[in-house]
Amino acid sequence: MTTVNPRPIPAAPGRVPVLGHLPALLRDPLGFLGSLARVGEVAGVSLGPREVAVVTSPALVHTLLAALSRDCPRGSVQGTLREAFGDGLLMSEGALHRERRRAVTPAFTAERVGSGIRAVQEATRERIGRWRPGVPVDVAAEMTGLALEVVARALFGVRLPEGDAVAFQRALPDLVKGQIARSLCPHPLFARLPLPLNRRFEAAVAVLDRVVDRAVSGAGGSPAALLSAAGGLDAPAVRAEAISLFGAGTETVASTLTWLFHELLGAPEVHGRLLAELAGELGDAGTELTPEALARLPYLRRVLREVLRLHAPNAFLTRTAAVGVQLGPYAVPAGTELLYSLSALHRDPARYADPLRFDPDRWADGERVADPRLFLPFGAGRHKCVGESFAWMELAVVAATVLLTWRPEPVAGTRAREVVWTTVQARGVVMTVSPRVVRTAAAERPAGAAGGTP
Ligand code: HEM
Repeated sequence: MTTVNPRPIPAAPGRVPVLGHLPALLRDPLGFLGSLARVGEVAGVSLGPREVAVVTSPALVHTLLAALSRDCPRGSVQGTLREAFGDGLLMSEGALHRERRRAVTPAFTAERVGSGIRAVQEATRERIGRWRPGVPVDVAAEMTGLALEVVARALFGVRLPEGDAVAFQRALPDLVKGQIARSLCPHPLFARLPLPLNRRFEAAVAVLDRVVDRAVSGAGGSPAALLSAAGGLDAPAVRAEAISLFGAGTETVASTLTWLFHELLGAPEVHGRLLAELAGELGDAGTELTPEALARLPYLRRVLREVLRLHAPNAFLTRTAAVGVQLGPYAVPAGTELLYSLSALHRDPARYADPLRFDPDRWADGERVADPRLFLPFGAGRHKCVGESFAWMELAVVAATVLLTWRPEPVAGTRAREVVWTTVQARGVVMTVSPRVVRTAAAERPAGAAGGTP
């Protein structure tokens, strides 16, 4: 909407001297960002040294990402990654981004995503084949390891040594903390200060570089699927894209899967309905999944969509107004840093009744309800997630394979909590498992007996 006299962006109340709204943000990040919708569709906040404008309405976030994408390129959160890793798809803008996007998109055609199903199913079977009845499973750690293995196998055709997977997982928190600190204090001198935070950030960058280098060079010499798809890229460009895919495709998927199991543990009725659909349509865990089989699982799709609504992984993303623009009724001056939280957007009580309740049936009307301008877990516009269809496939294959093999059970005395960095992570999700028994026409037998699973 273009207004003749655009208004200035209203300032959020509650600013304290020097730190501004930083204490409120750190105390309860998503609660604070969600509360800003009451201030306006865009609200001005001060985060210590930085003034930023938070976009609180999904429709205006969509406008920012799609209609204003040229005038409002990526902001400081991704900028710190560019400094660390170079110009991958996840970090680049303009002509370079278009060139990279053209090169990487062929790795995610429907045909390629379909042919990745096998790798995802195999990686899942191997990992959950190591679980034992009654032994607690640290769900976040397992899902991170699995998501990493999936990117390596399905997109690069390599298996990661276990040590690399562990090193990668350990490095991620230091990377993210450094990234946040650098985006709050973007002065180049800050990054050079000999602070433990900076040292740990550099060490994490080195670990990620090493793991990705090994994956790209093909470890055992197998040709990387991505390399052949992105034939036009030189070696440093392929490496930067590999960093983008490992970076963007691991933690997002792992946290979504962790939240999925957390929600199912607390919702036996949803779990039961989901299992009935999976057993009815797929049989047992030994079945080889296909795109056609996955398309017959509407309730699973609804459950996953609800997990992505309630736990959209991207807590903070930014854009910068390169020129003065009008966003809805507001005038946004050139140079303004615009922040939006996909996680907070989908918890707005004005749009979702009882927003913190996990309720897959709110999607019962199907795609119509999932208006792409209002439901944005994969973003929108030119930077919309290039791996979206791969991600839907991966989530569905992992969920079906786990649930048809094992019956997850809650562990008394454990409590899941939300930890917000640049993504919304699930900590403390622990479950035990017992073998799922599937009724077949012939007999009762443990699920997955034909597929090499327990
Ligand atoms: C639940 C899973 C996932 C979610 C919620 C998710 C979400 C997102 C979002 C919100 C963006 C846009 C960021 C922005 O606007 O700045 C994005 C971009 C991206 N995602 Fe995903 N993602 C997921 C999985 C994946 C996977 C599996 C891959 C690849 C293996 C991937 C690769 C990328 C890349 C490369 C970009 C940058 C695209 C560009 O700028 O052109 N993502 N993702």
